[in-house]
Amino acid sequence: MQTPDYSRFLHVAAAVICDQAGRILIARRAEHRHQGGLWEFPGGKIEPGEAVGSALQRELDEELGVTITDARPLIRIPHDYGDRQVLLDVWRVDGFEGVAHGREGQPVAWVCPEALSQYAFPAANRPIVTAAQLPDLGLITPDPGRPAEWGAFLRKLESRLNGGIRLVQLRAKALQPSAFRALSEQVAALCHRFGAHLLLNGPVESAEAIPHAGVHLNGARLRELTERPLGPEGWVSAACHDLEELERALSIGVDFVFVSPVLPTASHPGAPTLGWEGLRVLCKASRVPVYALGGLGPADRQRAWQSGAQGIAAIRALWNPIR
Ligand SMILES: Nc1nc2c([nH]c(=O)n2[C@@H]2O[C@H](COP(=O)(O)OP(=O)(O)OP(=O)(O)O)[C@@H](O)[C@H]2O)c(=O)[nH]1
Ligand SMILES: [Mg+2]
Repeated sequence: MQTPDYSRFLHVAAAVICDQAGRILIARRAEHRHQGGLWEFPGGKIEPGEAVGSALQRELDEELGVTITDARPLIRIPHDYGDRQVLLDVWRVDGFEGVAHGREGQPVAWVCPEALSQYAFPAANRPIVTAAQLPDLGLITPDPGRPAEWGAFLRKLESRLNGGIRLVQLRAKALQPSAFRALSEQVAALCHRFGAHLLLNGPVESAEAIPHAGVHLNGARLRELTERPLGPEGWVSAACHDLEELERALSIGVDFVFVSPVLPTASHPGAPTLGWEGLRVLCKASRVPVYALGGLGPADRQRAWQSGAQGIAAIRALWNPIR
């Protein structure tokens, strides 16, 4: 797989604007325009020589009358509409001044992230909706141990959810399918109570059809599959270590990926790593959100965002955070 060249694509800056209540601003495109009548994230074409951040600032002023005070890159999506190729450079805006209103007469709405799925967006926007719904930290659980140890495991998980974790990957390699299913049901109920997203990484035939849970595909499972294992409701993520695995994950339609190892880990000292540059290359080639994994913690978020990632995922640093 080659790293793609987007120099001929129409470069567009767009914003996932969040208010203090966590709602996101969307606007409806006028009927006569490209992808007319559909909802969009505000933004527009970047002018020749203009920096993405400046273009975003200009577009949000022109379209909504707001000034950005806090923003960061969220995701870049190349998309071919047939009549037009666009490269959507999407930023997350967490601070702005002014009262957002449709300055070009377009309807605007503040909606909670989960409700975004009910609106009709252009085809390119599906990964933007996913990125807007996903947090920037993903907890991967350590081994849950034997059933006698699950009580302590669930209490610890609850404390992490209380601490603000909103994405959990239940990783349990050693459990039999029936035990994995029993634990998954308890973890799913706990995560649902906190409005947290859950991915099941274990004997997967038993994990399907657990309410409020998606599936995570490890390397072996990804290689076996030729199509997406769940319907459109549950999220599907995959582990990727190189461009080939990323391409495979994208071709079966996963919603997002975990890319590793970015830095050396205590569990695999001396093993080869991607480094920040390797992460950047994989993020550039991805059309879906990327979690950076391997030797990282919350303090590495900025670096991960600058490399094109959604955020970081971790076992140790999020299960036993340093206070
Ligand atoms: N702003 C925006 N554009 C999007 C989104 N999704 C998407 O495919 N696009 C495409 O990106 C392209 C540029 O967007 P735009 O029409 O907002 O550009 P603009 O504000 O500069 O408009 P103008 O040329 O009428 O002044 C369009 O082809 C549009 O269909 C989205 O969520 N937001
Ligand atoms: Mg626009």
